[in-house]
Amino acid sequence: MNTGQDQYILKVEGLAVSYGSFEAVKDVSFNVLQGEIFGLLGPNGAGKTSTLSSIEGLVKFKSGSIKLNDYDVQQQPLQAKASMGVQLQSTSFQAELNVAQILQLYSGIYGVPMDADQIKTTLREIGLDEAGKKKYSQLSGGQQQRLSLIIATIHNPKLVLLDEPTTGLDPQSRRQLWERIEAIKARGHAVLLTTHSMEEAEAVCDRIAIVDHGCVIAIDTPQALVDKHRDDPEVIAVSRRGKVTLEDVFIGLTGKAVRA
Ligand SMILES: Nc1ncnc2c1ncn2[C@@H]1O[C@H](COP(=O)(O)OP(=O)(O)OP(=O)(O)O)[C@@H](O)[C@H]1O
Repeated sequence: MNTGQDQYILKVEGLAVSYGSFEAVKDVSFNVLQGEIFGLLGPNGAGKTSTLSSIEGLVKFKSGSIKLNDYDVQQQPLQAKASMGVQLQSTSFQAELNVAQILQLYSGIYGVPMDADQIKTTLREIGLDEAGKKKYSQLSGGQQQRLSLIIATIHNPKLVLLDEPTTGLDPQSRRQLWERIEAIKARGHAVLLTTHSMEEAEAVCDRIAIVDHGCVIAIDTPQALVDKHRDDPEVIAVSRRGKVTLEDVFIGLTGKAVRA
């Protein structure tokens, strides 16, 4: 851990990712501080998942540097991976195992084995005690999200990476997931999430970065971004009913065109 004034957990500098000759990420830099929930927002294809995948070690990036808990993700991948918990856009688990067995398996893999009582307690905490004998594929979307989030955080990681964690959830499940994300922050850990929901960004993120065409075009708190851009002509032009929202700022900065 660095000991500077700003205790960052994650430092991404000048990240560039290419797939063949296509530059998906051109210049992405941001820091995530200890105890912070940081959101990556951007239109479809902006480069959010590619950025997350680079941090997770799933994509080899072309240039730039990523340090997680002071470990360089390319030079010290094992230490970096041990410091993070990952929930992918579509996490799936072993089809033949039931929920309790999945929890047992992953707690063992992460080096924090749980006995039967601990598994029961954990499943009760996430409202899956009745579903312990079900297969993952038999769970509802909200139940799947709750299980994959608990597994992503089972080893108490410094940084939790969530790729569109609440997509497809009903309002109740979404609120519950926000509370779980805030509980991770309350333990002093950091969360980096991607989202298309401005409501989510305003509700849970301390700071956000807006990414477009592979570059970061704005970073700040949601409120500061609204305050800073409320008089921009492009923002006023897309605002509705005389009120400037974060979505107006987002569209004002990234344009109205629908991305391919
Ligand atoms: N494995 C790949 N091979 C080739 N191109 C890819 C690959 N993965 C992503 N891309 C392209 O890179 C660009 C960025 O994709 P990425 O998934 O990072 O964007 P995103 O911001 O997460 O988008 P979304 O909001 O739609 O999930 C897109 O144009 C996408 O088609």
